[in-house]
Amino acid sequence: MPYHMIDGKAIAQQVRNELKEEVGRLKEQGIIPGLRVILVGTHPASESYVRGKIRASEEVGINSELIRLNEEVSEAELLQKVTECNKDPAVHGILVQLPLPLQIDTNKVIATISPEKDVDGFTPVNVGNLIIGQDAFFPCTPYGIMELLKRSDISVEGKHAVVVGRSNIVGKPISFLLQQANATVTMCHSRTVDLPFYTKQADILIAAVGRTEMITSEHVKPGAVVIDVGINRKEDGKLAGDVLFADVAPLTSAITPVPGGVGPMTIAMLLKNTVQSAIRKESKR
Ligand SMILES: Nc1nc(=O)c2c([nH]1)NC[C@@H]1CN(c3ccc(C(=O)N[C@@H](CCC(=O)O)C(=O)O)cc3)C=[N+]21
Repeated sequence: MPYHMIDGKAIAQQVRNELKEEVGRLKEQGIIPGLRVILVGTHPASESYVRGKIRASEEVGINSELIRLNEEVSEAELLQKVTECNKDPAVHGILVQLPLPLQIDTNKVIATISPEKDVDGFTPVNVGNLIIGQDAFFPCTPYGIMELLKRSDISVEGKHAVVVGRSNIVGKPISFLLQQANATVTMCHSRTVDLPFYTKQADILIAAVGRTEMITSEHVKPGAVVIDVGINRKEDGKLAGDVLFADVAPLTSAITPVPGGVGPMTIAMLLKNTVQSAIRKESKR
């Protein structure tokens, strides 16, 4: 059966093009969206993600700045940096790249980010507002998945969505967004007994476990839509998802690849949140 490959790279480009136009209009009103990315240490994967974020924000005309802190930075110093960004009127979005070194309490850092500038959607206020269906910044990966589905004409209403993974960044928020879009949602995780029993019932399967290629044909119902959130580095250096693509794809009606699926959308939605934050703030003036 032929399946549709969801082209996250192309859809992300489309989102960025729209944002570029929007930023152009804002500039005519004297508004320049500003993003600060705080990177602690020099972890190679983090370096590469952060470069992608900065490059993409420059492409759409967002004023972006990378703030580098030493791996040994104290929690107090990092909190001080966040507070400075909270106060800076030129800053509309703050992103503290995760993971952080062990001497730092990640939850404390996240809770310090002003919810109005929390373009990652990680603060307790934004998480709470998402769950009660109020206006909020949605975390970029789940937001990107919803946008991929929408722009691929995949309807969610009444479908059975099965989410594998319960992280704060992906599994939990995507479950609530899908439910808000009127899907019936099942949440599975590492302790789920007989995972295939659940995943085989999915019309829409979201794989966000962080285990290389663990979702195989035995997990998937024919005709399902499969969204692969995994970004795993294999021993040969190649990127792989949580889904064994060659095995699963022929069964599906649509599937996202890795790379080129959810990843580029994550960055596009970060930019969208940043532009939205600038619009919100300036409309309050
Ligand atoms: N505060 C915070 N916010 C984040 O959003 C955040 C974070 N910390 N920490 C790390 C994860 C990971 N993440 C990715 C974003 C884009 C790609 C991406 O664009 N991937 C490309 C491939 C990139 C490559 O080749 O390495 C793709 O899938 O096609 C991947 C991963 C954001 N994260």
